[in-house]
Amino acid sequence: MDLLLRADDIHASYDHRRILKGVGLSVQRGEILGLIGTNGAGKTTLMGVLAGSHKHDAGLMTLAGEKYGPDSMEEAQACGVGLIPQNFRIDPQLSIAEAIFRGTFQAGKPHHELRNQASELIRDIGISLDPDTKVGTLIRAEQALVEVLRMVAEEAQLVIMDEVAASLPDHDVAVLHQVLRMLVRQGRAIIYITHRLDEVRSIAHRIAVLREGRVHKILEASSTDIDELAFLLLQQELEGNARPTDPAGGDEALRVVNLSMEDRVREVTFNVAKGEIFGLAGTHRSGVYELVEALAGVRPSTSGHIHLHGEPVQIRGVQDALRLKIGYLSDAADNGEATGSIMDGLQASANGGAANLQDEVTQLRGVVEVIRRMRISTTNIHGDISTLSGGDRQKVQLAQWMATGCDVLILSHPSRGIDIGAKDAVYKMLNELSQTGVAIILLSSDLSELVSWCHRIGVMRDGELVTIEANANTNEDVLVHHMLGVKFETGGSEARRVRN
Ligand SMILES: Nc1ncnc2c1ncn2[C@@H]1O[C@H](COP(=O)(O)OP(=O)(O)OP(=O)(O)O)[C@@H](O)[C@H]1O
Repeated sequence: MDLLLRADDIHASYDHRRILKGVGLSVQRGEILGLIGTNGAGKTTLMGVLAGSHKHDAGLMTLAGEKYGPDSMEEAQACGVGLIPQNFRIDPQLSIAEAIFRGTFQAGKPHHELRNQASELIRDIGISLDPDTKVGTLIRAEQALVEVLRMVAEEAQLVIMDEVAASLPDHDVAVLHQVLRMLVRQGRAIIYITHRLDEVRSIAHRIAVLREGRVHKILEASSTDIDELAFLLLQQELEGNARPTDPAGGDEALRVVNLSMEDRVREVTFNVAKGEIFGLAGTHRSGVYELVEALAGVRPSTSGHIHLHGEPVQIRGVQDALRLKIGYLSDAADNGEATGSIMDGLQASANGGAANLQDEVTQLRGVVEVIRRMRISTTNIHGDISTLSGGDRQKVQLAQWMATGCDVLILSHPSRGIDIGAKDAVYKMLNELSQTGVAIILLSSDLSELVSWCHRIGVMRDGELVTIEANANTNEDVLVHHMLGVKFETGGSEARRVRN
């Protein structure tokens, strides 16, 4: 193999807080290097150094044998290093062709030329997308493919992907992986960050484990397993979750009867009991997102009824939902990020929502306990939430929603970006919350999470709720079968499956 990038003894900091403390790694042409690490380990910071968005304090880098140290993302791009960031966002008004060439010297070309070039790129990597389609109509997995195509258009030799597949369902991840394998066969290199250990094992050739600002170990993906990776990350065995096999015994909290939304959701009926964790699964076009948005007042339903605690209610907007004590944590890439200090963000959750009744020392202790429990990496609890890593910001948002005193809490992909060690803590906290009588609706594309966290799981397909499975009687294969309406065989997917 042919060495493309080498980084030696890289140090980097934020406001004098040392984050990277001597990182060393290399990537070969034709290689996918997986990068894993707990929340706050420094993965995004390291990728920022490589891609020119964060200046390192010390250390040396070479790219294709030449000294390398970009001062900006544009400079890195000109050198052939491109980054697809966590929570990337593309202007929904752009056509696919415009999105692919945005930020490149080709962007100013007449549309028909961009269109033809985009068609060629799309054909070359063997997927089915129409270059004239607006980005806003694409599902997340298709947008990820557009970002990958942008990297090809920029002629990136090293493509950095920072948790791009987080919250994509397995069959979409499989398509993305096919495309990435093709890119490296053409001589490019990829650094691939994820919190999903099965995913990193299946896509990467080698896996680097980042711990406390240093590369702790680099392993051949083919000669390691999930348990070893988990142990290297957490320095302890991964705790297995006990499945909530007992049905939730509480009274009915929510009843949805024949709910429809245009042709996207059709006559959906289900109920959720107090204290129940009710999972929802479905592909992006199944109507499952529209269903939770109707319950949260984000989009109006067109017909049907909703009952809360036995009483009929009208939900015409988000304010109605909040007044009825229905909370909703969405997973949209442009989800309003939490702002303010970490202390303020976590106060209510530390004190069970009764912040005013506690003295300052008790409040502080409570916040420190939540930080410890959720494994949030920070040295300054009075610092701004924006100074936390992506996964740690998600934990604060989740803690905030859990403390709002909702009767029904709808969480879309609550563990997105959260490392495997902290997921366990999140599950325990959700479980404790459910035991106080809160009904939790959990939408996730991580089917193993649904199976281990939920009492029952409803599956949507083509706008309909096709089944409700009791936890004790189901598994991931059964859910996939209902989601796709066919038996899905891992690895055999084709590009058009993205459209499912
Ligand atoms: N803008 C910032 N200002 C100050 N500190 C920051 C900033 N961004 C990140 N940090 C700190 O740097 C550390 C590393 O953050 P980074 O985002 O690199 O972690 P990560 O490994 O990518 O985590 P995650 O898995 O949650 O995305 C964190 O402890 C975080 O608090």
